[in-house]
Amino acid sequence: MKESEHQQQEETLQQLRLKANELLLREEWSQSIQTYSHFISLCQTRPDPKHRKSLCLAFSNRAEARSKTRDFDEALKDCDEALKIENTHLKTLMCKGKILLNQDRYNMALNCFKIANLDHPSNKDSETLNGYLEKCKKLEFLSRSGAFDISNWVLSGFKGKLPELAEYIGGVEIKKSEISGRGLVATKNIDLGSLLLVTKAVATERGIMPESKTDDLGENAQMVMWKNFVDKVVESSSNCKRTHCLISMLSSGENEESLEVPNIAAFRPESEQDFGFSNEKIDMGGMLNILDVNSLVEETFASKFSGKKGDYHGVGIWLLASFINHSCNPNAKRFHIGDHVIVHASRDIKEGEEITLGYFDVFSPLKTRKEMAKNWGFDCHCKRCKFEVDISSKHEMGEIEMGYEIGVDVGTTVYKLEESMKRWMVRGKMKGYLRASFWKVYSELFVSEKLMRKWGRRVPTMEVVVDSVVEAVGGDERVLRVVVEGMKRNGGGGLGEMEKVMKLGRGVYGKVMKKQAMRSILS
Ligand SMILES: C[S@@+](CC[C@H](N)C(=O)[O-])C[C@H]1O[C@@H](n2cnc3c(N)ncnc32)[C@H](O)[C@@H]1O
Repeated sequence: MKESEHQQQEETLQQLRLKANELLLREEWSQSIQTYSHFISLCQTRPDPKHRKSLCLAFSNRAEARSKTRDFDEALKDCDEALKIENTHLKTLMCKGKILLNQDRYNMALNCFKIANLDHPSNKDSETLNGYLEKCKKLEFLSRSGAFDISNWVLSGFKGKLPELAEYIGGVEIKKSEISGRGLVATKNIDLGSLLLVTKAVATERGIMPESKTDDLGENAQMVMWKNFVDKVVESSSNCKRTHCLISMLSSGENEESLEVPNIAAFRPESEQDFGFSNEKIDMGGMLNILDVNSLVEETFASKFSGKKGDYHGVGIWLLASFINHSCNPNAKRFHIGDHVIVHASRDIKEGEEITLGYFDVFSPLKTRKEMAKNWGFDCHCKRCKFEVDISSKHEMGEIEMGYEIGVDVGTTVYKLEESMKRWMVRGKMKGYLRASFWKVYSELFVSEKLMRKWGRRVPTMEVVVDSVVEAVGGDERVLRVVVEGMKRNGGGGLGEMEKVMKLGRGVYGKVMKKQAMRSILS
């Protein structure tokens, strides 16, 4: 190359570098990515050892800009290019560590921060670096042990910093389900309240929704929220091959029996194994079907505890949780904190048993549940539905249901149902199923001193009803509230009663909340 040409190229490179840096400082991410790309390709067409340092920095800066646009796959590739040139480049190690941490790959992130710390022990960012090191260690421990504790947050009235949560998979695997398609199945005996999984959303969208969702304003708000949510999922999926592949494994509601059963290890963010992820594109129609079948409405912890939903609504998609089927006698519960969903056992679960959630309110009568399942796009064939379909052919059952619908007094409904169950010789869990279906009237009766004075001797005690309901369909905040009120009426209850309430609470809120926090919200 002639001297003048060489000089001109040097000038062009210098200008591109300055321009790209300026764009980066101005946070004009796309433009700066373009300019760094130009700089990098020029450097690579005519390699010159004296450009190594600037090339390393260009890759590093492009990685930063790409991570800001959430293009994490490409950003990580850039980090690796920069580290090939200078394997302890501080800025790149920090950038790579932060991306990996964001992707919940704690060990790999920890490794980056460790190298950075070893090679640059007294850099100006050492405090930040130490912060990241500690965070990675803590999350890695939580992810391995499942030792989450949200008690301080609960005790603070759900205010302040959200509790630290990490990806966690308990004793479960994905298997063919007897209910439909694939499901999550317990790999060991799991006791009440134990964690089953904690996982972060691919995307969420939240907003304040007007009270009525049926008028124009409400419908419009709902549509805008859904559109924003779909856009976010599409963006996450196109920016990360792994996310794209995992989403493509989810059910679109059709031909579930022919769907492949993926290895649960594929859902561990840290796993580097190649699970044969296909590159199959998901068209927009397919994506909408998948989101329709698998998206969940957030059940925030605070709303669960207070029983009030308010105007605040959130929707999201959580990959592994999408494999959990519905049952009207579920054995698990979920709640959401920040972007995480936490699923715990709401009853004792035996090895080999399928983990199930109530997609909708299972404390409602068969007819209402059938309508809700229809809205979800399926016909529920769980044990409880089968039993209740049989019973509903009985004449008295029709009368009881009718009475319930038109609001016959609650004592009469409970009395009639209990007497009918005796005649039909309904036993064990089946009693709990029917009592859960009519929980609304049972709870109204148990909390009213006046009604209990009238009906108390003719119907089973609250303890008997609660035990059978919880055994059949698991605990619920509403059951817990009735029990706590009953205990208060009886002057606070003894140790045994308190122990029972705590057990019920463990089923409702899980073991992530320790005794002191549970006591505080119950009192
Ligand atoms: C979130 S997915 C659950 C996992 C799904 N079975 C799979 O193979 O990926 C929800 C879909 O599973 C099916 N499903 C879940 N619970 C069911 C039930 N109790 N009865 C029938 N189908 C059910 C329905 O097709 C529903 O739309």
